[in-house]
Amino acid sequence: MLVAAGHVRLLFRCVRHVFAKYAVAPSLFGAVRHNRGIELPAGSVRRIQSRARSGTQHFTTGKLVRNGVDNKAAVICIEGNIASGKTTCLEYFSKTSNIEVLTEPVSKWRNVRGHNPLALMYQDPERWGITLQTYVQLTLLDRHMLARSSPVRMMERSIFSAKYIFVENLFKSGKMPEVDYAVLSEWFDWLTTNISIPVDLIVYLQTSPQTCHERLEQRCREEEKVIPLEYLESIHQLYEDWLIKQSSSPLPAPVLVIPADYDLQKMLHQYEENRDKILAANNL
Ligand SMILES: Nc1ncnc2c1ncn2[C@@H]1O[C@H](COP(=O)(O)OP(=O)(O)O)[C@@H](O)[C@H]1O
Ligand SMILES: Cc1cn([C@H]2C[C@H](O)[C@@H](COP(=O)(O)O)O2)c(=O)[nH]c1=O
Repeated sequence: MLVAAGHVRLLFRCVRHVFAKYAVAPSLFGAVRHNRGIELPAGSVRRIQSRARSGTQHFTTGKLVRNGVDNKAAVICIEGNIASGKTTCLEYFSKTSNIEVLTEPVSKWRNVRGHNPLALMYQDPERWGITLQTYVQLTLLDRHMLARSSPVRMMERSIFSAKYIFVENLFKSGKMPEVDYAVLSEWFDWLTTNISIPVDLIVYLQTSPQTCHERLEQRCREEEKVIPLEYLESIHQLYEDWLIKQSSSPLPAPVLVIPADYDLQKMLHQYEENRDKILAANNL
């Protein structure tokens, strides 16, 4: 009971943080207010009237958007299993002018005010899964809502994969209590219904779980030493169902699949060969 109350308080703290930062307030909290509770001028809250991008399948009209965000910039999310090579791919494209790269905020997941929710989740997923996933959802939403500084933004994963892959995996494997899953799902549905989270292209780095297991061991992140091959197989299956079979959860954008089991040199060629297709997201 106490634990549940703690989660509710944490979730409310999270949403207050987001809406204080972005000067928007959801209808849930009534009037439009900033963090000192003073009514903001009407212009501070912007609801999108339209977003004319033919490649974007999600609906953005009427959703909240951060002031000053240029919605004409293309957003490309790099998706793939743990240690599939997403960061390495982003590093490669970061050398291109006019591409802004946002890596996953893993350092935050490893240290929030001196706590390590990533490590706690791997030690005891039933107890700490909701704690990590609540924070992952907040920090990825923050990434999506950052003002864009280039015509093209490439970001590592998305609020969508955090929910459709990692939350689903915890729940389906019996490691997340149903009430935690229900609360996280309510949050996710509310956020994606009320806030504009545009994605124009998903690039899926498709690897075998074995490849990821080898790369994971090579990377040697302390918290991940407990990850068995079976965990990577489950994540892989969920990614395949979502992005290849397209049978599990809604797609926020079209998908470009890049086979990613190859060595680094060959992968750099793959990226070069796909550069035009990836950057075409900018012309949608
Ligand atoms: N094509 C590749 N071949 C071999 N090792 C790779 C390749 N791509 C990345 N790596 C290595 O694998 C590990 C995981 O890569 P990383 O880019 O951090 O993956 P992710 O961001 O998807 O978790 C790192 O040690 C990285 O240097
Ligand atoms: C999005 C997300 C990630 N995680 C975990 C999985 C990995 O241990 C790290 C991310 O590392 P990667 O090499 O960038 O894949 O975070 C998680 O548990 N839940 C999530 O939603």
